[in-house]
Amino acid sequence: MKIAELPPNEEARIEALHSLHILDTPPEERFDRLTRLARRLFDVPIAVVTLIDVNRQWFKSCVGLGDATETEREVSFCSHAILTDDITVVPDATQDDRFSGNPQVTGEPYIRFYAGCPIKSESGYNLGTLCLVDMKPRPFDADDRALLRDLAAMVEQELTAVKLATIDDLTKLSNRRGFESLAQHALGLCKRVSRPASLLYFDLDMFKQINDRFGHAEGDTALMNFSSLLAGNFRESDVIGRLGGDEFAVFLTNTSMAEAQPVLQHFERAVQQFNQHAMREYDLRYSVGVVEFSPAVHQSVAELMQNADALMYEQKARRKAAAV
Ligand SMILES: Nc1nc2c(ncn2[C@@H]2O[C@H](COP(=O)(O)OP(=O)(O)OP(=O)(O)O)[C@@H](O)[C@H]2O)c(=O)[nH]1
Repeated sequence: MKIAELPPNEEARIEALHSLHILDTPPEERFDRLTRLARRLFDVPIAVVTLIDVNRQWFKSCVGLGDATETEREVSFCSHAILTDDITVVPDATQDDRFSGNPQVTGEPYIRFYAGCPIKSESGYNLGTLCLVDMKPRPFDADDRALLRDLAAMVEQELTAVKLATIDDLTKLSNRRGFESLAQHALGLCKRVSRPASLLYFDLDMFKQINDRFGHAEGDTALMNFSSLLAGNFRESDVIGRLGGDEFAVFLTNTSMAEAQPVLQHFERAVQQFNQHAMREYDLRYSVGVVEFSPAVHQSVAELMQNADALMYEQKARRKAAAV
């Protein structure tokens, strides 16, 4: 086994890492969604966002490795991967001098395949990686590399998300800016692997009345409850955002319009159940527009959102007309 040398800019790199105040913070859904998406897209058992600290590699998000939160830096594959800006691919660790004697290769979890893409700070330092691990050797072609790079860019975006104000304070979902940007990345991934994608655009019905009758604080509670219902009932790898006021959107990866319908019905049942159990003097109700991405019609997520917003509005207008 070879222990990785230190990067030439190690001191400044560590300073950039520590300035993020992210080490030892609790797991966050926005990173976990990305590692789960990586695991799903590449069909690997383990996907991790690691950050290389002075003496350890610490996991910001880790799927498939049990409860582990860090390892010693000396045994980490990623301490090698941050030495280059390129993606590091180890098709079979038993055949690689750097890793064949590594305790993670000779013992649990018996790593064979590794691919790690550096995650950069805004100032350009390699802070860690988004990496994929498998217990059996496997190839990794140019398309795989491009896909992993796209996903690593999403992780980088999340790292700077708070600074760029892409999170909605009230609900902790992505705000409009964060949603649009993450969904644009996710759409790029779907296009690359020729999978469908759909967007759901929600607007609460008669939300103003909740504010007017029960107060702004109750209005806030209603928005948070609706956010939790969205977060709890869509797939873990979907992108969810609060676009502003009482408007929300969900970007469904790998989902056609037809496949989105049962998902939406499932959500509707969850909202009905919530309303039955909440015992409030009002119900959460919404109108929704559903659009499947079509390269002939939509140039961007923004256009997809406009399209879905218009459909949502049509549904709302029909309901209002029916209620009169
Ligand atoms: N409590 C609370 N209210 C908000 C927040 N942001 C926006 N609002 C209120 O949300 C309301 C949204 O207005 P509308 O979309 O016209 O409300 P609506 O009653 O759902 O109307 P329809 O969609 O036509 O059914 C406005 O009264 C805003 O003041 C927030 O963060 N908290």
